[in-house]
Amino acid sequence: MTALHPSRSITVAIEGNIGSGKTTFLDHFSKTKGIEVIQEPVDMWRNVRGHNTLALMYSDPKRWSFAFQSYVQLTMLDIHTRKQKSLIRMMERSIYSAKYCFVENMHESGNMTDAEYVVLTEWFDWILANQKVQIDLIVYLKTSPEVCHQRIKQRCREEEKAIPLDYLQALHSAHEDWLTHKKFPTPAPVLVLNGDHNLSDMYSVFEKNRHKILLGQNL
Ligand SMILES: Cc1cc2cn([C@H]3C[C@H](O)[C@@H](CO)O3)c(=O)nc2[nH]1
Repeated sequence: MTALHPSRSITVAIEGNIGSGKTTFLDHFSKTKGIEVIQEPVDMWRNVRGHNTLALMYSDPKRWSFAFQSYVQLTMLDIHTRKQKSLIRMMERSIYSAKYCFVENMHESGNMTDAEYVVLTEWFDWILANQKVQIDLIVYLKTSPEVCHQRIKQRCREEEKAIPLDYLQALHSAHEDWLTHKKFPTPAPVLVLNGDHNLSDMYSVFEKNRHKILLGQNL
């Protein structure tokens, strides 16, 4: 199946909660010619010159959220500024969800001090003012926290095995605040897909929306 060709190179960001179905989405579209898929650099977060900052953050969020999100912001900037290999780039999350969902949530939940929050915000504001961070479409996989929680337990990623439902509910609210209620700017149109379906129904949701996704428009 070839990709519909947009008139210029486009970047699609897949956003959603932990366990919302982003990897399934990316795996599905990675089979299409002309699409460059970039997954979240989780392995970089797990090994920063020998330090597993992801595990540190989950083990002691008050102590490590700032350091972890600071590195996440750098790795996402690195991805945004890489030369695009294909007409269509699909990336898992973005520097925007890093700030508007995860950093916001960590600050609101008291795992990040005001001083840490403003330092990350200064970096974020400077990046947006001085770097080219292009996104043409946000695909928001809107999945209920309960469904996410079940999927996380089934896939059992080591660092995530103790994630409580209320953390997923807080992250769901953070995504809703940003992408539905527009509490923060959205850098591109938002295409909302219901992520609660079972796997085979998800494929038909993806195919039903293929043309919108590959043209980078929420027609
Ligand atoms: C942009 C961004 C992605 C991201 C992921 N995570 C966590 C959630 C998952 O457990 C794991 C992989 O997505 O990393 C985070 O805490 N902060 C993040 N910020």
